[in-house]
Amino acid sequence: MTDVEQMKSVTDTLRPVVVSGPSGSGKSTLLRRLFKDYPDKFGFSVSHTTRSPRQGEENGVHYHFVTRNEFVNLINQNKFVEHAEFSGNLYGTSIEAIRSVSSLGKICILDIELNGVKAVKKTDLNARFVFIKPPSLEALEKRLLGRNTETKESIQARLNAAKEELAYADQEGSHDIIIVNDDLDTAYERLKNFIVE
Ligand SMILES: Nc1ncnc2c1ncn2[C@@H]1O[C@H](COP(=O)(O)OP(=O)(O)OP(=O)(O)O)[C@@H](O)[C@H]1O
Repeated sequence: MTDVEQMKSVTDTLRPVVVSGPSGSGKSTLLRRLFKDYPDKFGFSVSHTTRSPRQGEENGVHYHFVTRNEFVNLINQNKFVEHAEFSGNLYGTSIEAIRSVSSLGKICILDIELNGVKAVKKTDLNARFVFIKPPSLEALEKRLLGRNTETKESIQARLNAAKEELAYADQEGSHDIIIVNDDLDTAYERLKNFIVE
């Protein structure tokens, strides 16, 4: 391999990986296992927030702490792939935060929803896209019920969102790989092979 080829292959293996899929499809379950099996391979992007730092939290390590004004300016400059407001505070994932994970020699894994996926596609992050698909909507509903974390209304909202995500995933070229999470071990092997091997 020439130096240039070698560099390219290193950059290729460190491309950020975007994992998406309907709520309840099993993203957290699969990723938890991956991080446990490969504790040093992955890095997490440091989010921005407008909330105040808690004791022991360090700027740039736990979060990038910014004022609401600064945050809004970053939104206007299209610096975020995803941002949202929770209990009065803004939180967001910046393109730069994702990029800096690769520059530290780690793979950045992003567990984000459909709008985030579309936003990452518009950047030059050169990410790879994985879709975790439930075996069926019925199975998805069962898992959401089984998780015991949702109300009836929130399950319905998640199922409605799932239909939209599944329709998007059906479009040619929307993802690099679609993994049906039916049998957990099989799905995990596919995910592992795609991301790491
Ligand atoms: N292959 C599988 N077979 C059966 N149950 C599964 C499987 N994968 C995950 N589950 C279960 O389904 C539920 C939903 O999984 P999980 O919480 O990982 O979904 P998620 O995609 O991360 O959801 P959210 O986006 O809401 O965080 C959990 O209770 C989990 O234990």
